[in-house]
Amino acid sequence: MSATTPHIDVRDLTMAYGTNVVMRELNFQVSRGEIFVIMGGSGCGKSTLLRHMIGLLQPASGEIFYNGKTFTKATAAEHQRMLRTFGVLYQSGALWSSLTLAENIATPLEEFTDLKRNEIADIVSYKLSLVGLGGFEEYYPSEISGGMKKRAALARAMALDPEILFFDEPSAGLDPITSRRLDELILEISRSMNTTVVLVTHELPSLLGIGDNSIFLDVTTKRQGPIGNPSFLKDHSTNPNVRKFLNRGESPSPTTQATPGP
Ligand SMILES: Nc1ncnc2c1ncn2[C@@H]1O[C@H](COP(=O)(O)OP(=O)(O)OP(=O)(O)O)[C@@H](O)[C@H]1O
Repeated sequence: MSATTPHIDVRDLTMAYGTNVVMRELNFQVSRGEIFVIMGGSGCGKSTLLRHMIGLLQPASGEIFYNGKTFTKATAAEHQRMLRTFGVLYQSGALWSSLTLAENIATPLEEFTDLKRNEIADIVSYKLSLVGLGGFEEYYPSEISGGMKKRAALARAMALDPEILFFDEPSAGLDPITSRRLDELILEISRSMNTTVVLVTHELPSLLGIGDNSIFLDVTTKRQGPIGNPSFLKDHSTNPNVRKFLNRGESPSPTTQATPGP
């Protein structure tokens, strides 16, 4: 792996459910430490793409590489090893309701490491403090707010020190202020730990606020639209569909600029 090898490399990925093609021939790369947003209108295939990237769905064709190694065609053992480098936070942020927060976060550590009880307890407390929940170890999910549940789920996703964090609509069901705090936390974690983040969202404040780079899935063509910094695309993209999406349905003319953009 050279210094220029992308952390994630998606090549010619076509996704389908049976004969129903969702997106054709996606090609994009994600650099290490970047916050990469998958965006597009409802039903364009954002969650489907995320599920391909974490191995829950197999491509109709094409391949996904991590650190230059194939994920799609990896051996079972290699596939498992790669999965261990991923942390995933689903829309529901599902925590086990019968377990305390500490037990929730300890579970992946008990399952996948040989760490001793006291070492696990230390890691659990550290991860909870990272997400602002230090002292809440013995609380049950039903005893905390929606925003706190998302943060606890984030602590669990980070339990095994993932290289990549995948988020599927993390702000779903949160009020704007709580949602913004979650964005700030995602940004802080990504920057301080150099964790690559892949974020599915259609929340404009979120994707414009923290996205370093993005891909627009165009439901009208079933192909990818522009790739680039979302704030840049909002004002400068020559693609009317992405400008419309990023400007809440309006499609203002692109702002002229010195160099040609995506
Ligand atoms: N399990 C499934 N079986 C068959 N078709 C599916 C399945 N899941 C999703 N689809 C279809 O695939 C397309 C893409 O769905 P997907 O959920 O990936 O879109 P999305 O961009 O994440 O949507 P949203 O923003 O509304 O969550 C849709 O037409 C959807 O109906």
